[in-house]
Amino acid sequence: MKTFYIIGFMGSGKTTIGMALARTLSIDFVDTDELIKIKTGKDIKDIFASEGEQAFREYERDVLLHTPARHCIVATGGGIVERMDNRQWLADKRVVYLQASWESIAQRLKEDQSRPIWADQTRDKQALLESRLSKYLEIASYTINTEQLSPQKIVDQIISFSSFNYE
Ligand SMILES: Nc1ncnc2c1ncn2[C@@H]1O[C@H](COP(=O)(O)OP(=O)(O)OP(=O)(O)O)[C@@H](O)[C@H]1O
Ligand SMILES: O=C(O)C1=C[C@@H](O)[C@@H](O)[C@H](O)C1
Ligand SMILES: [Mg+2]
Repeated sequence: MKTFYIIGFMGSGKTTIGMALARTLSIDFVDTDELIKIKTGKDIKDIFASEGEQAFREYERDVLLHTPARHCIVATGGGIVERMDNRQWLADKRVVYLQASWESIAQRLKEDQSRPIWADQTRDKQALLESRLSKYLEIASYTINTEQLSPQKIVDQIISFSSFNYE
């Protein structure tokens, strides 16, 4: 089975659904945000604060390129589509886009302080979501509107869409 990449904005459920999907299929799960934490020994917030977003994007690019080509579910960071070279690299992969409205995302992340861009009062997150929409759609093999769906239903949809024929 070729590796599946899960993309979408912060709070769209990439980590939650990716973990559940991998567990259901009994295959490995990796999360690019976690790989960056392991690689640097730092929290994402610390990387943004001490090295800046561009340095974070370089780490993100590097870990993305080293993800296994087969038998794995990869949850990406919400900003993975910011770089054109990442979009080009993902374009011929199996990519599931988890879509969620601004209202749902804001509701899901209302207490969250761990995501530096989300916590940054100077950033317009709604405009960021709008600017990324076309980038997610550009590389998605399959798009799921997650609005009214539980994580388990989303996992079921991904499995039925892909049929996981292990080629
Ligand atoms: N389908 C869903 N319905 C309701 N809540 C959800 C759903 N999917 C995820 N959530 C909740 O939204 C929050 C964010 O989910 P998660 O961490 O999986 O997002 P993410 O896409 O990985 O975000 P990031 O890009 O920042 O890593 C969690 O509290 C999770 O339980
Ligand atoms: O949307 C983004 O740019 C981000 C999403 C998170 O997954 C992390 O990768 C980081 O907080 C940046
Ligand atoms: Mg995540």
